[in-house]
Amino acid sequence: MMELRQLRAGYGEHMVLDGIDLALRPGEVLALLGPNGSGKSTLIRAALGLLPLAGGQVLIDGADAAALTPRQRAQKAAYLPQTRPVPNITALRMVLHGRFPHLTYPRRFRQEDYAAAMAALEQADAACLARRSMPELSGGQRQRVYLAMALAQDAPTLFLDEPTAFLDVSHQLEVGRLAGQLARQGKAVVLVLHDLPLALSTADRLAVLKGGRLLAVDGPEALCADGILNSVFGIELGRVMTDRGWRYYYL
Ligand SMILES: Nc1ncnc2c1ncn2[C@@H]1O[C@H](COP(=O)(O)OP(=O)(O)OP(=O)(O)O)[C@@H](O)[C@H]1O
Repeated sequence: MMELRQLRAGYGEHMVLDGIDLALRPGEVLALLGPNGSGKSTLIRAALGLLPLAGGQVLIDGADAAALTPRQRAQKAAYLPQTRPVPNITALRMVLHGRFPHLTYPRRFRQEDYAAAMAALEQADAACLARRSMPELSGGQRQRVYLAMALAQDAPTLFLDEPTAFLDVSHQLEVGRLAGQLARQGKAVVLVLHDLPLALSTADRLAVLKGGRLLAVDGPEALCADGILNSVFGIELGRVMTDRGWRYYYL
């Protein structure tokens, strides 16, 4: 389990995050919400060790993550960033990159790495793209391949920064369902989503960031009843009970 304790981080003199305390629990989907520039991606990068901490600690299974090598950290947490370069390789080759943290000398992909990459492509509904080259894919197809790469890493914690970007509505909903499945397999899944109704119907807990501070961490019903999302985003959320539980909408 990963825990952030009194985390402070930023860029040079510009401090973005201040006093973040957050536990990423196995078996749970946590949605990270906040307006543009509130610090969501910065929080993820700091948690992953991609950005130096100005204070506080990241604990992984109770131990300070600063003592881990990048390879050990990559075995603990996978990351789908908002943007990525587009190398001229096939989708399968791209997804195999997710297996790097598991390779031992002489760093050749084994049969099990190909099997894990193909299984991840299937989970992301991208198996049919395996032989296509990355530059020739559409934005949404590419996003599904990057998602597969993060899944192929098979880490207990998964950070997906705007995983629904570029996706059509059916694949957006599919990402929500997949996050739930991964959590039921015992993973801690952190999703950055701008679609609040999707976040509220997908996540077990939601963390609301504003100006680099965590304003609330709670379940969807409590958070919606509290009205904090309305005030942070300047919107009005409504909800209706359906045979699949609460569904949320913008008024
Ligand atoms: N590489 C960087 N160098 C300097 N400042 C940065 C850098 N990346 C982000 N920032 C600043 O840090 C703050 C938080 O940015 P961050 O990307 O974490 O926000 P976010 O909540 O993920 O936003 P969005 O919803 O737009 O993706 C912003 O003020 C941004 O301008």
